[in-house]
Amino acid sequence: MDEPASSSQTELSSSLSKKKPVAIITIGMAGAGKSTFVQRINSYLHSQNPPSPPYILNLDPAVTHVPYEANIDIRDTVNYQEVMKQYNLGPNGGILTALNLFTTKFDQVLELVEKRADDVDYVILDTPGQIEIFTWSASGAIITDAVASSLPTVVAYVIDTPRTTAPATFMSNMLYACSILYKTKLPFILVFNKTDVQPHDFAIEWMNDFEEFQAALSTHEGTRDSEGEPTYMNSLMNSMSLVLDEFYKGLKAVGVSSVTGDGIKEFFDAVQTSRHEYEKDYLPELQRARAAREAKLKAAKDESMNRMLSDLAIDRTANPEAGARDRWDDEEEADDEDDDTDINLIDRTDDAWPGQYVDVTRARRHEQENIKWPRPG
Ligand SMILES: Nc1nc2c(ncn2[C@@H]2O[C@H](COP(=O)(O)OP(=O)(O)OP(=O)(O)O)[C@@H](O)[C@H]2O)c(=O)[nH]1
Repeated sequence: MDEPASSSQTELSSSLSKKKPVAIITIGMAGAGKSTFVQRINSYLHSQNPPSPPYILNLDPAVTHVPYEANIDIRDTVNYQEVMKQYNLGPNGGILTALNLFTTKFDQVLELVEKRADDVDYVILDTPGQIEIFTWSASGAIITDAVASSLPTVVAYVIDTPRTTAPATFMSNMLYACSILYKTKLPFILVFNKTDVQPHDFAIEWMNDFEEFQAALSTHEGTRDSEGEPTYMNSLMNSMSLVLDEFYKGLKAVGVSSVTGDGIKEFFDAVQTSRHEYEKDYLPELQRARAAREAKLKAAKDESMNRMLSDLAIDRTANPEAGARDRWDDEEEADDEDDDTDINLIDRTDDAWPGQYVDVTRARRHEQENIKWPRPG
């Protein structure tokens, strides 16, 4: 028999059965062309018949100019230069702190996005230029998880194709992409940008056939030492190409030019395939993780309740008189209502009564000093 679905499972499924926009999180190294790419997909969606303007979020607090009009812009909420001054930080610390501050308000951002969910087909997120500020920060993870648990979400990893033609650079880029994929576990599209300058065929060839990559590697400068032997780097990259072969199988790769608009249609085809992937793979996993978290929480609550009840039972047996006095009094409960919030708090601004703060560790270590323990009253 099927188990009844938990409330959050039902909530999640019913929210997805409504028409939901797809969230596209654009990530990429500085200068890869993220903002230009966002503008290109924005104008592509505007040019559809009927036009389908996306909802755009700019999460880069340090960008001076964005080529699109963002619906929500982090710069309207946090001034990263002011953050740098106030917290005495450098530029990267300033950007990271600005993003952290913005993340504390992200529930409100999601509310705004959800309000528009029925009118838009795509929600696009442009991330900070310094990739690690988003991909390796707590706030980046919080934003990604929050978006991915309310909308079908796809990561678009933008790559500067002309700067990726060297095998070593290509491999570093792929390793980075791999780390983001395993961290987010979201459907992932490799977007080889700037194909007007450098077509991306070489990359597809290397991804489809690792021997092609190894052949390119062997002819590349710096892969042999002075005696003609493969260098350590060469051997490492050869082995890594075998590892990455497995990773490439689960990826979609498209070549685009954000300047000419070439390949943008193919990108949206890949987004649609990824949406199905999200619904087929990511969503059940998300529901499973939520159900497991709820079950764990419930088990912990049940256990502490049972422990308390069994303690009470022991007390009642040992002291039946006290047990008889121990009954529920609604009036007393009402009087005590305000006290509940103070239950675990000590207000350290009040004057401490003698012996309120006793250094227990010190007393244990210096028993010979014959410390006098304070007595109540
Ligand atoms: N030729 C060509 N240039 C491009 C393309 N996409 C972006 N560029 C150029 O690449 C440079 C960087 O583009 P941006 O969109 O600012 O890149 P970004 O990744 O947002 O940069 P950061 O904000 O620093 O991370 C700009 O000079 C763009 O004009 C493209 O498809 N073809």
